[in-house]
Amino acid sequence: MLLWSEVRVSPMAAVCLVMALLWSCLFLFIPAVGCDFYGSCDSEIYCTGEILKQVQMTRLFDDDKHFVDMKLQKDPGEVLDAFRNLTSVSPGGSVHPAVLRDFIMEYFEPPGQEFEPWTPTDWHDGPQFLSKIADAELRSWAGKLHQLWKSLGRKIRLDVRDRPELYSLIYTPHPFIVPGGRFREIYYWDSYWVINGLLLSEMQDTAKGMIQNFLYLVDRYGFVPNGSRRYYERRSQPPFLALMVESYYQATGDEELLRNALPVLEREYEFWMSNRSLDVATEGHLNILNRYAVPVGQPRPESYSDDADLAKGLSADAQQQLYMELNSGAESGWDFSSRWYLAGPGQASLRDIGTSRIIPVDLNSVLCRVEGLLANFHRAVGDGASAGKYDKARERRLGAMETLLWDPQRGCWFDYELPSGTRRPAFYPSGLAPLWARCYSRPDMAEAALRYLEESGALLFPNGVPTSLVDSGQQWDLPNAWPPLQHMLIEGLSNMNISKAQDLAFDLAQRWIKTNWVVYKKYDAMFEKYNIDGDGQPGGGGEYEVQLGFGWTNGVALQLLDRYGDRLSGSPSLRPSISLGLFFVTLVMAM
Ligand SMILES: OC[C@H]1O[C@H](O[C@H]2O[C@H](CO)[C@@H](O)[C@H](O)[C@H]2O)[C@H](O)[C@@H](O)[C@@H]1O
Repeated sequence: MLLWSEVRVSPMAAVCLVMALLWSCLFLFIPAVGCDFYGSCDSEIYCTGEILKQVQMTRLFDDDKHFVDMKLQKDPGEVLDAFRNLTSVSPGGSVHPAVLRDFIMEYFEPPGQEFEPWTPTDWHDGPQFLSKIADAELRSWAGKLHQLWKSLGRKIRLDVRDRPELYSLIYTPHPFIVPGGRFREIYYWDSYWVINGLLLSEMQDTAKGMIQNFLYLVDRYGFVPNGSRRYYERRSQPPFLALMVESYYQATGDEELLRNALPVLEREYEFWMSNRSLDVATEGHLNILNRYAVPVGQPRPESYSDDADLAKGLSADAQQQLYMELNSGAESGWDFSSRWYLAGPGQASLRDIGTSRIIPVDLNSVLCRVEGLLANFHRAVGDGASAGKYDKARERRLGAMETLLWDPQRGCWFDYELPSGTRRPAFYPSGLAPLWARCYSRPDMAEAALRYLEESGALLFPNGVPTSLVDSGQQWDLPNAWPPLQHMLIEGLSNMNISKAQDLAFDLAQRWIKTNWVVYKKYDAMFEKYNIDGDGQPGGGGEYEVQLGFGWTNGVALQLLDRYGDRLSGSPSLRPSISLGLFFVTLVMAM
């Protein structure tokens, strides 16, 4: 037995403990994320330190991600010494921009040096699914999307494995598909839709290699980082790894991979339950749900100047808190959105971000699905006892989601805010994620959610379903529509046993495919996000230029073309060209 007298607490830890207790009392026992804030990683060049700060705050490059993706030409110690020498002769330690530029040119190489030329070895012409697409234009376009895997494939040079200290890229043993543009590395949740697309393209080896890379990352970190860069080392993204394994297993029946993956998937699940869960008491009952919460109290290295500028004028503590919430927002994959603003979407700004105080519907839907999958995987390998454990976990989560997130009056699920203990009533496609995860107990809930969606105003836009109904200037808000959200919504509706829901699923698939196709014809490119209004344009807003390529967009388009290819048309005449959506939003805002 451990006695209090045996517990030794350092003075710093004691202060932390008292502050944590006070904080917890203040916020209805929400475990505070901080006290121990960490850096984004322990690299003094890529994650913390004076070089990073001066390069980013001087805005040496248009995009902060450029610098942190550069390769070192010399050992980190040598580079740090050289920089110290520079600062020692610079007034106030601040290096003149021209000198700083020369220094960077001397000690770093441009981004993108980590890869060798590579074409996926399992790529071949004419995968079967193409023949299911009736519309000739769409079929030919799908063939071009299939071609794009070749330009998005990457294989890491062995030097990255052998001299990791020179790179911010994290070595992974198998080649992979990147999103594209500035996103030159693996991204966690993007890869789910990429892998689904690869499987349709009959590229099982590449898909398997990507899953093995993620298993390797969980072995190394205990979770999957946001992306395969050192500066992403302390945050994850929506946990889709078990779903990737499900897709691959369904396509191949590869039981060996399933057996090898299972303990690693359980380890990842443990990470989420130990580090990102929260107990909310209601009438003597404990509801355990998850949230995004990253204990990093520093600017994101790849967006350093944006974060530091936003924090200007705040106290040191408030700055740390803000950085933690920004990192948590990035972990959600919705970086950034008025969805995470605490004062409510209408009045607030990014400074009011409070991601860790919000229990998100979609994260809990994903984890509900993960629990169901872990149970099924255990059953598939003959371990009934472990399967039962995950069945129970799923039941518990389902109950907690229905207690806290389900709103019987509005007939949909909503994010839950702490400490107020209130649901956040704004529309987001993520509110319907339980339909996609099949994580609800009664059919009438799905029917009510369908009615809610129809009346929300979100279906009035010609090019897709918007991320929210608030135009905040952030990229995860109106007027942008994102491929993963379209896909989850369409799949959720098509899961329902109601013809109206099935029809709507097809209608939304048709709108999305038309948008992707029209924009492709204009720009000869696929984009990470699209504008829901007008005559077909890529999305915008947020902290970087819209990117093209693009991994998950191609994956979602291929999935929809596969599923609805017998009916989809490249030039449907079904939508009015003038959107009723913006009219609706303006009206609601004016009321
Ligand atoms: O550099 C800013 C942020 O960029 C990434 O986020 C966006 O792109 C990702 C790749 O497509 C996508 O997964 C994410 O949902 C997008 O918001 C990155 O993931 C962020 O961590 C980063 O701060």
